[in-house]
Amino acid sequence: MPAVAFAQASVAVEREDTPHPKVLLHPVDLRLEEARIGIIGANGSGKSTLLRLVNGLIQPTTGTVTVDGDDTVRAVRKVRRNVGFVFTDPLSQLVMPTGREDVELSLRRSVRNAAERRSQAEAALQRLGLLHLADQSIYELSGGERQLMALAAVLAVDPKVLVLDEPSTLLDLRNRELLRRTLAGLDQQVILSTHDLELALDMDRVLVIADGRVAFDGAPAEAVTAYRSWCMQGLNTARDVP
Ligand SMILES: Nc1ncnc2c1ncn2[C@@H]1O[C@H](COP(=O)(O)OP(=O)(O)OP(=O)(O)O)[C@@H](O)[C@H]1O
Repeated sequence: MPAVAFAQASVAVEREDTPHPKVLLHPVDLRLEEARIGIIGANGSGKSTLLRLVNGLIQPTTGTVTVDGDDTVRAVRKVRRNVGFVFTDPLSQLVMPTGREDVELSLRRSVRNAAERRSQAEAALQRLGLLHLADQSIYELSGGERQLMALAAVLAVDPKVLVLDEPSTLLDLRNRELLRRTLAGLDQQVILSTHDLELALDMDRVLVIADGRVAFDGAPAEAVTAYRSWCMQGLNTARDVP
């Protein structure tokens, strides 16, 4: 598996109202080499921030992030060729009128021959059971169908690392199961954030993020137990506040 390495990587943003920047991710050292890595944590804890560092969508304020030794700032083009990113909101990713065109667009660089491109796009759509929706307007698909379509477009180019930001939020039970099976069957490294604790339990390693820090890093079942217990503590504390 590729190695995604964070070396004292942090993210902070300037604020207008105060001279103190807002820290979204405190400096962290991580080496992610397992095939399946999950990231869980409360809303606003920093999961997407961490994921976006992996393909250079955002740059670290301090430290470095590398993918197989390639720096996500200095070698951002190479990193983006190797790291596919699936956004939570598929409409921020799907740019073409139909799914077929979007998947073919993803393949435009790697597959020059139009007939070959069409056949590879169909295979990618077929894999996620989307071929019958290939020519329907993106805007006439359900949220879940769009989410799977965005995944198909990224998977079509066969990236070494697949990063998914909350991939199951819009999916019904059947499609969540399809997603879990699809992810389980992939050859590439998968790094995903999720609020779906069942999906988190499928992973090899799970990080729990709290207030921009890695609060737990280890076995999925222990990570989920720790996260549940912190959530309950937080709720009880909130109830005690007059
Ligand atoms: N560009 C930005 N400027 C200022 N604050 C930001 C910016 N981007 C994110 N934040 C803040 O950083 C924090 C972490 O955001 P992030 O999107 O990483 O959280 P998350 O764990 O993915 O949350 P969720 O589960 O709700 O998707 C949040 O408080 C968010 O409001």
